[in-house]
Amino acid sequence: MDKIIIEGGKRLSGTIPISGAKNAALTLIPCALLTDEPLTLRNLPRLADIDGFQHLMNQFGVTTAIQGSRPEDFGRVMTLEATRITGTVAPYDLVRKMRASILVLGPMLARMGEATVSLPGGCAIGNRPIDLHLKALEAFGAQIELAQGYVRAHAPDGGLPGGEFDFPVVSVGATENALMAAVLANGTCRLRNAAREPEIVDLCNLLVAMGAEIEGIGSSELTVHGVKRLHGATYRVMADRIEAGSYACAAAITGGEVYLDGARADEMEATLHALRNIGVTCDADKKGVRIAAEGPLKATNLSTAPYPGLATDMQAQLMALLTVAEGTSVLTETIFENRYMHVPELARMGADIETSGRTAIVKGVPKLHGAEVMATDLRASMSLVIAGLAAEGQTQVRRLYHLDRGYERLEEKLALVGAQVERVGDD
Ligand SMILES: CC(=O)N[C@H]1[C@@H](OP(=O)(O)OP(=O)(O)OC[C@H]2O[C@@H](n3ccc(=O)[nH]c3=O)[C@H](O)[C@@H]2O)O[C@H](CO)[C@@H](O)[C@@H]1O
Ligand SMILES: C=C(OP(=O)(O)O)C(=O)O
Repeated sequence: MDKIIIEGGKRLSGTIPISGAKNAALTLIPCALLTDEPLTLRNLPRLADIDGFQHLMNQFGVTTAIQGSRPEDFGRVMTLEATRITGTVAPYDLVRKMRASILVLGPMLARMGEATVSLPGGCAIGNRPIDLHLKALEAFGAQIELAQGYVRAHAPDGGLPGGEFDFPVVSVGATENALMAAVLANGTCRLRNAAREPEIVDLCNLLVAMGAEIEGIGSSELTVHGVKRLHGATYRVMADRIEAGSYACAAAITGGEVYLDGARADEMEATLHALRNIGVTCDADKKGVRIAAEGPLKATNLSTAPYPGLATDMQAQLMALLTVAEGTSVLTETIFENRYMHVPELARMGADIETSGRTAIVKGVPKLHGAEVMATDLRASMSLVIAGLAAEGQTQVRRLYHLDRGYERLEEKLALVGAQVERVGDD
């Protein structure tokens, strides 16, 4: 297994290109199931999860072709064509490795009138139930059965009649599944307290480009008037606001200055607000965001929340930054019950963090020191890399498959701005 070796203490300076967003791409790809015409997605990141989803789509008989870009370029173009769908089952083995596979349930049901998807089960950051995905589909008229670890969804002959669903808690995944099911319904579907993350807006924009009729895009009430058929489209995946926020933390912890090329400040306000409170300068222009950490880093209190609140996917990286800020910070994780797996690993590098339930108290220390650490999940992995960039001496981060799910060519991007970081085979 590979590991990343970081020699800490190098100030980052320069430009980092921001890739297409994993969490948008993983909900745009299954939209190909909604039409028999080609769907072309541009600016797809090169990530293990994208390859995994491509493989899943191939299992349903969807043809996929990657075109264009050279290996040295960031971003890829993929054309997916679901002319004839030959299977409607997403098996456990694929769903287990890639939780986003659950997002085929809605579009497959809408197009084929049936879908069978393995239940994803728990994962390192928490329980991650899918009851709201199922309840929303039921509210639109689907029949759902659970058997042998699989969800089986059926639509009445002639398609989903439509209906209304009020989310008791905001769910990104359930909003996505419900939207993809609703666009081909016979009637109107309404979602209240829907998620309004930028990735949901990206999904709505693609669906509209394919001919869907959606009102309320960007708000928490979405109304979808079902249409008979959708057509193909060519669409550019939005920039990855979490990747951008992660590199902002990386630059800040080294006292550096970087330009996040392609980042959209309006989609990452809560992260930029947190960074400013920590004492980091963030200046946006039309093409990206400049991050500069000139003075000392200061403690701050943070609480994760659905958009427009602070993304849970930024909690671990901001915590890494706060380990060396002056003073005591209190972090509250409200989305997932077990998203502090990075804490014991950061402690191995000298961080002073105490957790109690959903709260973490971070007392800033003057210096971190390099250590061998183990990545436990995607954003936890990035927090260890960020800590390693500032630590005295060498840090070795092991179990890189998490990072490879979500950060396109991490070592190359960090090297572009002067980090001393390399990936080596483990022995
Ligand atoms: C609101 C939120 O921040 N969602 C995050 C969540 O999306 P993801 O789609 O994975 O999770 P949800 O948004 O669905 O979950 C939000 C909350 O709702 C609960 N829930 C969800 C579905 C369900 O059927 N029943 C239920 O009770 C979850 O346990 C969680 O507490 O993880 C992703 C990966 O880290 C992040 O990119 C998303 O920003
Ligand atoms: C946990 C994440 O992703 P996934 O839902 O794909 O596990 C993430 O993007 O931080």
